[in-house]
Amino acid sequence: MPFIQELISGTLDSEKFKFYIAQDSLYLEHFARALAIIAARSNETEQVLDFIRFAEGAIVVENALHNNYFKEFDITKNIPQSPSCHHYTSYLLKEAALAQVEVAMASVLPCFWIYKKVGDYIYQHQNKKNNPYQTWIDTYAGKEFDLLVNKAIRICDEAANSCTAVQQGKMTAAFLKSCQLEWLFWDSAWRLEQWPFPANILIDTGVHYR
Ligand SMILES: Cc1ncc(C[n+]2csc(CCO)c2C)c(N)n1
Repeated sequence: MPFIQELISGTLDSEKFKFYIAQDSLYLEHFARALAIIAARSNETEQVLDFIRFAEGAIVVENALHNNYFKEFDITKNIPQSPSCHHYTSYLLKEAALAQVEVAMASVLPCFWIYKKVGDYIYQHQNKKNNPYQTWIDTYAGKEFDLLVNKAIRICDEAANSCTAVQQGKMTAAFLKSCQLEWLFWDSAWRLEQWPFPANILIDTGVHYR
């Protein structure tokens, strides 16, 4: 995707990067809650612990974004979620709350796996010294992240083993839906996506967790 290519070359318009970081911070806030709901609904104690740790990880990443980028790039706080961010987080929270827990686990797996794949791709293809986005690039390249992603994949494989073919089909569908929404998330930052309302419609409802 052009967003990824320009992140690698360091030529990405800083407005697009700022848009991505601001929306990702909102995404992570909701993603952590979806993970915590899955933890609460898990049947195995080990899985409860793993999803609590994943939720903690999402909050830690969110804090790191805040501390590293909000100041450095002068990113505005308290902006509303973009349509794609709103759609993705609402989907994950719906799955976490209402779907069979194994299906909910499959719905969050692309969040881990795609960042591992994209992170590795970026790391291997980087060709620029003093890339302004280097700190972000390094976030998803380490061994620790590798272990976390492998654990998320293993949990889903184990969960799938206890499911019927119909349930496995639902897991696959949820996985693919989130893959599409990951794509949409990058694309929406590239497009600096806005709500298509006229200016007289109030788009920020002012409802935020923090
Ligand atoms: C849109 C979007 N999708 C996935 C991630 C990746 N991610 C965020 S926190 C975390 C680990 C949770 O313990 C992972 C894999 C992201 N940053 N933004």
